[in-house]
Amino acid sequence: MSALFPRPRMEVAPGAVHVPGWLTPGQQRRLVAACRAWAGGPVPIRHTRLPSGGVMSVRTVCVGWHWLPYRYSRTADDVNGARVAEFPEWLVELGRRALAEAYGDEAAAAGYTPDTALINFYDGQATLGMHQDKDEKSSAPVVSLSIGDTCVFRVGNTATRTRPYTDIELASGDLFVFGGPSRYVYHGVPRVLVGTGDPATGLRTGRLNITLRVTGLQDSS
Ligand SMILES: O=C(O)CCC(=O)C(=O)O
Ligand SMILES: [Fe+2]
Repeated sequence: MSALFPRPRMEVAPGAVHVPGWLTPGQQRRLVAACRAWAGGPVPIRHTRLPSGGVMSVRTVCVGWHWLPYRYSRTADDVNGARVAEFPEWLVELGRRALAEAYGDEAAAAGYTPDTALINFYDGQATLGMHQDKDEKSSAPVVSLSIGDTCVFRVGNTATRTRPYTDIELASGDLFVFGGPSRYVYHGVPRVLVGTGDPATGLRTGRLNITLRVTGLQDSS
């Protein structure tokens, strides 16, 4: 987009920034294809089982580090034990550009090196309860990319999973970044608006969300 027509950028709360339509249709198609490949292995996409006995309604596959409740591992200890796919350099670059776009801070963007991606697939019934992303040992921002059906995204506060919160819609191509004072806000997805996505992305139905994060972890030697 040209500098004459800057992309709208909405600060929902300090450090929580929504940039609608950030990904081009081509980038969305390429991300869908990459996620489809990762969903097939080495660790297949699955509904995560929680220690409480519950099963998450979203399906998740990870890249770089595998998330299982409530930690990260190089191996999918709760799925098939396989080592997760490598985190590709192009995804690091995309994360840096996302941060530059959201915060307008090139230096912070250059120093951002995400090492895990959680890829969530929502069918029409899937929801995600209010939670904080706090299993990372780093407080670096979380970059969220959405493709497919629009959802209602609930941005809460850092103290409770209840009100006050703000509901926004995340549509295909939207970027959302939460960092700084909003890094540990409770957030969730109460609803997916079925049939709002464009099949040209390669996703016939449902919603894909990719969060890029810095685990702050090192491989143990
Ligand atoms: O699907 C979304 O927009 C949010 C996903 C999320 O909060 C998470 O994966 O922790
Ligand atoms: Fe989250």
